[in-house]
Amino acid sequence: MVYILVETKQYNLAIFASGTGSNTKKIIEFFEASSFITIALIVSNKPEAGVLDIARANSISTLILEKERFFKGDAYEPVLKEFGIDFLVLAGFLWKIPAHLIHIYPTAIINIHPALLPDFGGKGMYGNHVHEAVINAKKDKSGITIHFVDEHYDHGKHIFQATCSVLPTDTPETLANKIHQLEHEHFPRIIEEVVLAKYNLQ
Ligand SMILES: Nc1nc2c(c(=O)[nH]1)N[C@@H](CN(C=O)c1ccc(C(=O)N[C@@H](CCC(=O)O)C(=O)O)cc1)CN2
Ligand SMILES: NCC(=O)N[C@@H]1O[C@H](COP(=O)([O-])[O-])[C@@H](O)[C@H]1O
Repeated sequence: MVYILVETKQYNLAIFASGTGSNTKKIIEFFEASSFITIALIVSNKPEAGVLDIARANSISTLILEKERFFKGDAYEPVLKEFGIDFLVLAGFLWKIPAHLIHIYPTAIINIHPALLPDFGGKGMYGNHVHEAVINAKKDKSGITIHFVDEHYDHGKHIFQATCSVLPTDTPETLANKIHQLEHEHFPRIIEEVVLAKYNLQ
């Protein structure tokens, strides 16, 4: 009997997040049994972020960013390479990814934005600030946008959008809940589709 050992390449993802980490939790759960994709690192700029507790509960390595090194130094490139990171996922990360990292990871950084870009994006548009702006603009729908990351905020090529209704009775909190439901439903699957397509792993 001849046995042939076929090694499957694992693609390592780093998730960048600054907050609670509900999206990160869903992404970890989604890829738990994946043959191709591993969540190898959770990166945050906030040492007290809840996402780091989620990382530790799942025995995933963490990296806390220092502003100076991230923006004016090597942007932690050696650390990302040491972890064999192939792809970056931004899930509520509140700093701008510097051009240096974007050049190292071309079409390999994606972000989720809690609104229907190009509206309600850009500097200052994060978290409940986004939902407040949508409600103040009296929009009857909002949603999510998943996009490639370029050197500007919320400007990269769109990958996916999904919508939800905005009722006159909605508050930023009730709208945030609807948006989170959309994010949890779609983001993990879209990440998988993008990574598999990029590395021809259909
Ligand atoms: N190069 C890029 N970096 C990042 C992008 C991007 O599209 N290109 N997306 C953001 C995520 N994001 C919206 O989806 C976003 C996050 C934060 C801000 C913002 O205004 N941040 C403040 C700082 C807030 C803080 O430190 O607490 C700021 O820059 O003054 C806007 C949009 C992730 N990175
Ligand atoms: N502009 C960036 C932005 O506002 N991102 C948003 O931060 C939240 C993080 O939630 P989580 O920490 O529970 O995943 C998500 O709603 C995400 O769309």
